[in-house]
Amino acid sequence: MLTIAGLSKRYAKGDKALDDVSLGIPAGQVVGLIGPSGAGKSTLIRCVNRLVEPTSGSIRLGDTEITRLGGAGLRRARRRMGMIFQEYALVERLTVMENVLSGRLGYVGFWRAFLRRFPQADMDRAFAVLERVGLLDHVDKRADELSGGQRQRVGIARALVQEPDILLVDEPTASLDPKTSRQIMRLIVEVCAERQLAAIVNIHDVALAQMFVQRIIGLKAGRVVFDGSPEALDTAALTAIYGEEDWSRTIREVEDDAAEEAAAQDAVRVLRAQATPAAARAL
Ligand SMILES: Nc1ncnc2c1ncn2[C@@H]1O[C@H](COP(=O)(O)OP(=O)(O)OP(=O)(O)O)[C@@H](O)[C@H]1O
Repeated sequence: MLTIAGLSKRYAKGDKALDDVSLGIPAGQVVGLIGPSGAGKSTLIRCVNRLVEPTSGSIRLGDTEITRLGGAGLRRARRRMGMIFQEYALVERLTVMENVLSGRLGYVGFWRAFLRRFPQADMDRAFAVLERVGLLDHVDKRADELSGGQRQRVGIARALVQEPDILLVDEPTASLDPKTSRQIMRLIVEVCAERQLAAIVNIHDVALAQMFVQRIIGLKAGRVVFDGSPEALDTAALTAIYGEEDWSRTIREVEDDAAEEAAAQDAVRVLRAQATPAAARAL
């Protein structure tokens, strides 16, 4: 459970990037964070992991007050936060397995990590998450040999191997094509449900957010101006977040995408029913 109360951030040379933001995210809930450029989305995510220092307010992860931590306490708290990035942030010349194991660096000592001698339990964890994200056949490939979608799966696996309580996700699909974007969003939502992870997903694509997340928070000029279900995000709400515009196209795209997604899921169900067990697992 993440609880943010009265969070404000004023950068040294700038306006208030966050202005009295309060919200709670229970375990297992995925929140899509939307808003125009400069609304404060990245600042909010970065305050949670303290890459940005809040000016005032409280951020609690479970029973831990994040804003008061320093040194070892902050490092321990960050282990509980899995980060997923737009540009994947992989080490290109390392293998998929090595990239995933880097998610355990917060747990192993420096020399062990330097010599790449991870405990067997960490290897087992890495294999398990790689199986979950569908990359078991690619463990020894270098990251630079993978497609964008596969790279983001590595990014998700690296976050999961930390065994976090929350995922902080920064535009996970911005570099991906529409179909791969949907696969990645579906994977994120599914793993959060399976592992009861809370998640904040900073996402520009409103239609994609509406299709997958359970709750949407709209920021405008550092303030929460919408907090509700994807269905409640109507023209009036979009106008409150982004200003006057013709939203009929965005809303129509949501409907088209949702129909396409439903048809794709139906097709997979039919194929699974007809396939052998091994083939069905691959679908
Ligand atoms: N390091 C910084 N120093 C000063 N001002 C900053 C800094 N980082 C962000 N800001 C300002 O804070 C405000 C919020 O920025 P932020 O990057 O959080 O918005 P955002 O919603 O993530 O935008 P985008 O969608 O374009 O990434 C903006 O006015 C921005 O110019």
